Amino acid sequence: MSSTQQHRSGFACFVGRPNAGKSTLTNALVGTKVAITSDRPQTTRHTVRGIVHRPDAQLILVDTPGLHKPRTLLGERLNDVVRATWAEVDVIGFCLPADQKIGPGDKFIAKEIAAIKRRPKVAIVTKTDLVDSKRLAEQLLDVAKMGAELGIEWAEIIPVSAKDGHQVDLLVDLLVPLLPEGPTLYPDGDLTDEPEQIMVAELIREAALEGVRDELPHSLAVVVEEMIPREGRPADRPLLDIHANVYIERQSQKAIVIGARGARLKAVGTAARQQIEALLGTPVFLDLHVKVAKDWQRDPKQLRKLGF
Ligand SMILES: Nc1nc2c(ncn2[C@@H]2O[C@H](COP(=O)(O)OP(=O)(O)OP(=O)(O)O)[C@@H](O)[C@H]2O)c(=O)[nH]1
Repeated sequence: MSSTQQHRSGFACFVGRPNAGKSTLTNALVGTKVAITSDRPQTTRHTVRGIVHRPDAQLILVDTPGLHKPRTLLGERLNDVVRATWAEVDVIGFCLPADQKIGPGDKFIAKEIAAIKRRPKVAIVTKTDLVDSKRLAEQLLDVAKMGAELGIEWAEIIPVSAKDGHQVDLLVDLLVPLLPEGPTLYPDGDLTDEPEQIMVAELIREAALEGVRDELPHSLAVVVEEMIPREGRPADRPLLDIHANVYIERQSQKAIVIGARGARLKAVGTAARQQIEALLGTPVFLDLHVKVAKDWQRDPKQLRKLGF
């Protein structure tokens, strides 16, 4: 960093409809798998997704679930959280996949961000590896046109591919000047400030939803009750006991999560444990219980208990 160049730091969030590539892009920028790629209501509790450290800047990526048509109390609260997050960040990155024409879902979000004034907005055309240059050019023009129609002044329009890394560094170069001048906000080496318990809960939730997303789209929450090192273990062979509850809304969903003779829950436990061990770098004993929290999406008390 030269003496004439000020250090910058601030927050950016990637918005866009489900599957736009927000999480994958976050991972590509941060360089480690901290954001988990899927659409989960639990993301509301913990906003910092990853931190890009550079000598001249610190870019903190916060993540929100997508805005959607609220059908439940949870849905309404999520939308409020999303809007509040958008208004607080320094830069909004609007992700639009190159391989899909701009649709009503994108426009819905675009209108929302148009209403947020005084925040620079960058249009990010994602997944460029999936299209040819003609299609990409078309999409870039459409994005510019939509901005003009809705009164959004894009600070930049940039095509990227998180998959092959194309222009990912350039994206950071473009985002950094849009951040305010400021000191390093998080110590170097921090990728995310999410408490471990929440990340562990996410890994379990991810495993529990694997393959049954259609049947249990938003009816599953995970709460880690405790994480304690097992007593009496030799220093070179530690074991971490993790007790977690998987909450579902209805008794009938129990069979889906647990599977025939518990086979599915066992597989979920194994998959989650491996991920958790990789995350924490320590052997883990994972104890999972499935509980019914009836209609938790509609009940304010249950929502609070689950952290919303
Ligand atoms: N080919 C290609 N696929 C991508 C790229 N980025 C993301 N994807 C894929 O697109 C799908 C959605 O990506 P996510 O990063 O989960 O999208 P998201 O916007 O975070 O999705 P939600 O969490 O549902 O809001 C995944 O299957 C990714 O592997 C990319 O640059 N190229």
